[in-house]
Amino acid sequence: MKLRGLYAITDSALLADGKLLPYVEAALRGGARLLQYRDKTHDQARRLREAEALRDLCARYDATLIINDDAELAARLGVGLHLGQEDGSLSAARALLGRKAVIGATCHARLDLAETAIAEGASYVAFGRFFDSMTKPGAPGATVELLEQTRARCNVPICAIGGVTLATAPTLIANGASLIAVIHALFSAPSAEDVESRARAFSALFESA
Ligand SMILES: Cc1ncc(COP(=O)(O)OP(=O)(O)O)c(N)n1
Ligand SMILES: Cc1nc(C(=O)O)sc1CCOP(=O)(O)O
Ligand SMILES: [Mg+2]
Repeated sequence: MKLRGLYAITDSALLADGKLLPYVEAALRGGARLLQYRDKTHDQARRLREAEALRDLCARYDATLIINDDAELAARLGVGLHLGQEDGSLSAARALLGRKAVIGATCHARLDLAETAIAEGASYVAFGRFFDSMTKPGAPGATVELLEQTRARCNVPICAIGGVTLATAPTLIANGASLIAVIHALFSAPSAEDVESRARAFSALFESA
């Protein structure tokens, strides 16, 4: 499976009040190729229910579901996983989820973290934040030079995250990002129709690149 295109990430605040499934479906209709379930609560029953519903939706659109932080939930559903530097062992997650699972790793703004993640079995490496992020204001800053360096040295898809908008995504794609991970610029839309058209516009950037 090709890891390229729009990578939509859910947000509990933006997708409250029954918006999770309709807004995610709109993003998938608009062409999102990966969908990350990012839920920071500890309500395990609701997390399981929502993740199962998202897995079924992603299957209908031939998109890949990634669970943030929670290797056990990813294993239970047989889907992908994203791990940050504080979220547990990548090698252990690879052993748990198997060879084919998509596993991503947060590498902040550091090439050495990317090289380690790749050695431990990461399917893609994620750098960020690139721009001011409404969702995670304090994240360390990454640069387009880092994308170029990583592309020259590493052979896995590169994901760019953090404050990415329709205006800023083209530079990232031109400099080597094959996945653009977006929360606010996608899911802050006032309606599902707007989410779909934003997703379509992000996805179109990859056709012209
Ligand atoms: C695609 C992608 N990139 C980076 C992150 C951030 O992961 P992490 O540093 O573990 O922070 P949280 O998202 O868990 O708050 C991500 N989730 N997805
Ligand atoms: C979850 C996350 N991780 C980041 C990192 O830099 O690792 S930035 C970020 C938030 C991304 O959301 P938005 O598109 O709203 O800025
Ligand atoms: Mg994390």
